[in-house]
Amino acid sequence: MEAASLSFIATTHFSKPSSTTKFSNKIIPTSSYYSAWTGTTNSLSRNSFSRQMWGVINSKSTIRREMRGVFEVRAEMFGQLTSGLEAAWTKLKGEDVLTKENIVEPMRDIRRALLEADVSLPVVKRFIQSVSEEAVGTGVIKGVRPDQQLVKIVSDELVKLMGGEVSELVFAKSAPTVILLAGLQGVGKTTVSAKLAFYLKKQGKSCMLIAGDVYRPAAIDQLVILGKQVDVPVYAAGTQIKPAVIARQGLAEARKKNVDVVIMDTAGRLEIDKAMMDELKEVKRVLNPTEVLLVVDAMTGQEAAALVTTFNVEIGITGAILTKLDGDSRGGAALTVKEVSGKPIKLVGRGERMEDLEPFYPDRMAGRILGMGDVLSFVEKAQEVMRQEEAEDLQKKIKSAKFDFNDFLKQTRTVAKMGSMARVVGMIPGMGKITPAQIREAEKNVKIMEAMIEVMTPEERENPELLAESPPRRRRVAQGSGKTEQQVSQLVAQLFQMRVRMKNLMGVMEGGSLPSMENLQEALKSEQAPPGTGRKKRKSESRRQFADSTSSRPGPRGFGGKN
Ligand SMILES: Nc1nc2c(ncn2[C@@H]2O[C@H](COP(=O)(O)OP(=O)(O)OP(=O)(O)O)[C@@H](O)[C@H]2O)c(=O)[nH]1
Repeated sequence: MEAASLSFIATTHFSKPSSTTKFSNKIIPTSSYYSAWTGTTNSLSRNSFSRQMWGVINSKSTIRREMRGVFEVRAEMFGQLTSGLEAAWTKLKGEDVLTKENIVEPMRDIRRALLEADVSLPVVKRFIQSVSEEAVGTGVIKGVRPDQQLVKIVSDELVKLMGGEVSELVFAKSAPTVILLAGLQGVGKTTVSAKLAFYLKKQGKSCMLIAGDVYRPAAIDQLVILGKQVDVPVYAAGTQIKPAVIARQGLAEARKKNVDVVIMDTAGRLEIDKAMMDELKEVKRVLNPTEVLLVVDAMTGQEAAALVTTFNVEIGITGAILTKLDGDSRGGAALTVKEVSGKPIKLVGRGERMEDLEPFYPDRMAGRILGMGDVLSFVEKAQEVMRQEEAEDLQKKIKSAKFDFNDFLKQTRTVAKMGSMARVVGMIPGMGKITPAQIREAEKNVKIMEAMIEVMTPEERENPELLAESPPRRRRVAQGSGKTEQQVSQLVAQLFQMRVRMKNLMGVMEGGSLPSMENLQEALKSEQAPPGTGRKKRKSESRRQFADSTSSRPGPRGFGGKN
């Protein structure tokens, strides 16, 4: 697979569709590498979550009996959403394949389940659209039932909705890293301040807390007590000083103590008012924090997402901390914060204990919502098997120089599925030399090629020779795609050039294991003629290849020239 895809990308996306194509030596690894980069973590099963919760309950023996009932319900996290989605899968039992028609009912169930989970309507609409497109666009995966396939698609889309990957806390290059916490009253800021210090301490960072909630005297005492509990110093200056002054003094103290991370707790309000925002802005100016995190209560559902947006517009935040997830049975906040505000949920609070703070893992969260970890891993394995079979097929085609326009289109779409090319390129070490302009150009080229391939007949896609031999066919494709005849000729020429290059690359890669970047680049370089002679050499090579692969056919007369 690597061999085929590497050469595919190297020979298409960074080369012009021209008969005088200058191939770049840049190589982009594709799907298998990609899955390694974006590798997902296994989701926590509902059982293990329940076990965790029981641990909490057992540790508080005095209230154990009363709390059991409560936690039993809580352990069935997002239960309502989970069972709402289950209705969707059952509608597909007995179907052979996902179609536009048979997903209508399941989509209605998914929509209802999300709305009941307090996900906002525009988000639900976008979600349903992506899932539907993906569902009818995905081919059958051998051995996988349509309902299982839909579970996987919904899971992937849920992960995307929640931001895809875990969003790590950012630390300042030179200490101290300053984290400013903001939020409404009672959302759990003070508790989170201490929890966060405890969390970072476990990572080996020294911390200091600043008590900036001057309006609720108990908040200062609360922070001092919690600070003692987690063994982290607390800077407190009473309630008679302005928060911005406390911030300055606290920061100076932290610098003196060579503390790694400073966390400032601030006052909350019942309403978002101007005075509160101005005060926060002032504190932010004084601290120049690395992270400004809005603490939001998960139980407020989609309201949490709206708040994150408001705070971001007003003061500029870097992310959110979602608290009381243990008490949220619907899931609307977790599902919408990123999508609505564009800001990631960085951490989640799942209880009142100091250790109940953890990073927000979108994939684990999706796994918990669906509660179908086994189905997800089964579909992933089946997809992998199918990818391997397709790869072997492609490899055979390349070896026999039969790579055609269908393969070309499939590979292009695989790359497109991997996300924006710019993103893919950005992830590859050593790929810094490709400029954004080159990437934009490559993406544009791919679109032009796709348009032309889409109007080819099935026979032409399978036998590019038909196009090479027939000016009228090329003319028809040009007219149908709105491109010039020259562009069509160039595309056909490029396919033959690719056959040569890919076959060469396969030669380099024989021996089984993955080739080094250098070998691959060499293989491509060896294809490049010295400046000034490139056109002639490449043309003759592709023609020779063309003749090899179609010995029973006449050569591509007039090909690339006047039509
Ligand atoms: N169940 C649960 N309770 C939490 C969580 N986080 C905080 N709490 C509780 O929520 C209540 C309010 O927390 P505080 O930390 O005092 O909230 P605050 O935002 O500082 O409040 P103000 O100072 O009034 O703005 C406390 O009883 C906390 O124990 C959580 O993740 N789960």
